[in-house]
Amino acid sequence: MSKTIIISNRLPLQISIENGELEVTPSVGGLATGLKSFHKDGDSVWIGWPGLTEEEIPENLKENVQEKAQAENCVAVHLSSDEIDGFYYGFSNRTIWPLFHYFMEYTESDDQYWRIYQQVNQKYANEILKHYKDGDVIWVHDYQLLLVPNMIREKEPEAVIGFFNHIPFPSYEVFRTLPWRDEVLKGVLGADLIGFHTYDYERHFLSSVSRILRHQVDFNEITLPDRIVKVDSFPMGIDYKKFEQAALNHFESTTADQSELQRRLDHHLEATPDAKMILSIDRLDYTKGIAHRIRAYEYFLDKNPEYIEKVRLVMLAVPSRSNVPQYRRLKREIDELVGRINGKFSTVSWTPIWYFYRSMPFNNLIDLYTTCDIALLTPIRDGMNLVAKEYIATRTNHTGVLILSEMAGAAHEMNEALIINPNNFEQVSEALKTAFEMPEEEQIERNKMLQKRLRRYSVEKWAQDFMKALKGTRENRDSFKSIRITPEISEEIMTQYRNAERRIFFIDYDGTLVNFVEKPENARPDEDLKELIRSLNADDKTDVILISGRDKNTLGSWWKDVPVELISEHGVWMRQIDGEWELAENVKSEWMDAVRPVIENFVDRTPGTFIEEKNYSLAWHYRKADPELGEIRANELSTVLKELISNRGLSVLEGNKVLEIKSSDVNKGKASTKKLIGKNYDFIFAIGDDWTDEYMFRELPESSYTVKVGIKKTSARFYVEGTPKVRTLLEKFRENS
Ligand SMILES: O=P(O)(O)OC[C@H]1O[C@H](O[C@H]2O[C@H](CO)[C@@H](O)[C@H](O)[C@H]2O)[C@H](O)[C@@H](O)[C@@H]1O
Ligand SMILES: O=c1ccn([C@@H]2O[C@H](COP(=O)(O)OP(=O)(O)O)[C@@H](O)[C@H]2O)c(=O)[nH]1
Ligand SMILES: [Mg+2]
Repeated sequence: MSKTIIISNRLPLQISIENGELEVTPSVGGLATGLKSFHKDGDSVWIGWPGLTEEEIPENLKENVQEKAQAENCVAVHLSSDEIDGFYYGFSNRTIWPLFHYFMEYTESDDQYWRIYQQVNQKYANEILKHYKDGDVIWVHDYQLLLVPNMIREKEPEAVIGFFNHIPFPSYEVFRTLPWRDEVLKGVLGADLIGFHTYDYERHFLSSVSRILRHQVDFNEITLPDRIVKVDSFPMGIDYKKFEQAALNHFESTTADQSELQRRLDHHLEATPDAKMILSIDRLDYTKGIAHRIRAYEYFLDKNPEYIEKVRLVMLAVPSRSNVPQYRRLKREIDELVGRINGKFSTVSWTPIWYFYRSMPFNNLIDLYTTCDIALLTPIRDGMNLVAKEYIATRTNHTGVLILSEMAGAAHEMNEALIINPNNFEQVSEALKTAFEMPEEEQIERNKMLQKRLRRYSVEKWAQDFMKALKGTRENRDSFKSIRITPEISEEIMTQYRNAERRIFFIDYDGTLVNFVEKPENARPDEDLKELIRSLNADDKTDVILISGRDKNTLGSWWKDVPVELISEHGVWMRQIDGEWELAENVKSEWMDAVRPVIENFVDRTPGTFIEEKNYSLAWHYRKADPELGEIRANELSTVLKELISNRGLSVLEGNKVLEIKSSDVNKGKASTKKLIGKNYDFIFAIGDDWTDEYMFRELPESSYTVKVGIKKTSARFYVEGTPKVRTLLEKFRENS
């Protein structure tokens, strides 16, 4: 039976050693807490790190660690302390984490970290491959494992692989500063589906892919030579019922069942019944804006002294990544801030901040969520922030006010909260005041709407949606209209070829025989290619025609010494084997003088674009332009041109990053079918990569072998993945001649 393989840096269970015995505790952090319920209910195995380095686990307990993991359908990946230093504390949390959260000044570029990051990613990938069977679905999580998708793809080309990024994806201007940006993008693109929490992260990623790797991006699909990768946003939810039920149980519990924490909270409530409690919970992380929050709170108390003794900030900061210097520094800063503010405002019976630096068990979190009237969450950047969602889910009587930073992914779905900019103390202070004064009916109204949404889009639904979309990519792959040329199909075609008496080949040039290059004039054929075409054409039964949109001079000079027929400019000119060119279509060129200045204007306004002049057509290339600007300008130009050329017998062809204006009567369909007249070809083969080649695919007889290069919508019967595959196929024909 097929299963889901979940893989993340950290397992949902953490192993520690207490008095020589293994102890298992749940992991802290949104990824583990969120995904746990999906794992629990499904048929999945979860691969990850159990939280101790190899050196920390005594030999005699190693087996036990694996047993403890297995008991929860998990597999422990053991990492040495050097690996943890370079991979986890190093590249993950000193390079990617700060960069992706826009803390560029904290971002380190260290070759050694990068080397170990690659090595550990490979270790995780190998572990997956050990467990992978055909039909399994692989779901890779987060920024620690960016290279894993492609590492799996290399070994298992047919695998269905999903990747979810739990943290922000920064804008291209920030991401481009990473020295290993190409490798990182290529790593992630091994996946079939890439998920983010918000549309902003998604579009930042797409923009980086199109600008850095120059892949074609259409809406949310990336076209690679051999695959299409889908990118989408899936805002992660929480296990709503679990939090709701825990809150209901909490209210029903008797005094005897109460936790020590709850007793102390109640004690304060009784002593100052009209005072309100503000809650903040996060890992101690500089992205969470904890220091900002304390300062904003100070600003609030300074400005509104009437709230002294009427308010208490209950602040839980969970220790995190304390081997990274910035986290240690932040710890000191917060200790000092809390000390200073408590010193400044405390009275005999009251302290403004109650500070805990530790993690708390689930029940205590519920105590805090249900007791505090306000939640103040002010991250400077946060992928999602599940605490915000958990707080709302536990408010079973619908009261309570959430103040949430607009920089948290969660803010996109939680509009009914008081949304603030964490850098604006005035606004935070105002929000606190609004929260204190908010009538209960309004609180209830806002929370009911939030709850309705959170209940519906739970973590379960999130995982289902992602999985459904992931499996959908596979179905899409299978349902491609054209058929991939497998070795078996290639054999069949060869049999037909051998048995045929008269054969003809129509072969496109750019994107088919050679790859695209930045300057079209540099795409010369190499000697092997010339030899291949020469020998294919040497067979008496075979006619080879290179059919291209290029101008006759370039094409003619490149194929000067090769006896092969050429069709240039989509069919305007034809060169016989003996080298003589003749005009095949009676086309005009006077229109060019009117159209050229319009295109020139676009060239001036769109850096990187240029005009290619052919005898009977004009082409505007935008391959080197900024991809987004290029698409916008191409749309504009196409509209302008269509208006300009109406009734002139011209048409605008939209090719691969090129617009071409030419006579409507000229296209590769007409040019190729003309070559069939009066000949009894019993084997017709046509291959091309572009929109303009579709004319051949549509107009040649149905029995023709029409082949598209690359995975795109097409009328061709077959496809091959890229130019290297084209050569392999043509070489096969040569062998069968
Ligand atoms: O594993 P750690 O280094 O201890 O860190 C804990 C987790 O922190 C990050 O959580 C993110 O995922 C949450 C759920 O999607 C999201 O709400 C939050 O905004 C993110 O910061 C990290 O992405 C995880 O990999 C860590 O395990
Ligand atoms: O002592 C604690 C404090 C917090 N959490 C959990 O840690 C997660 C924090 O996730 P969030 O998305 O808010 O931030 P992250 O830490 O992942 O950046 C939430 O599910 C909390 O319930 C926990 O398990 N123990
Ligand atoms: Mg082409």
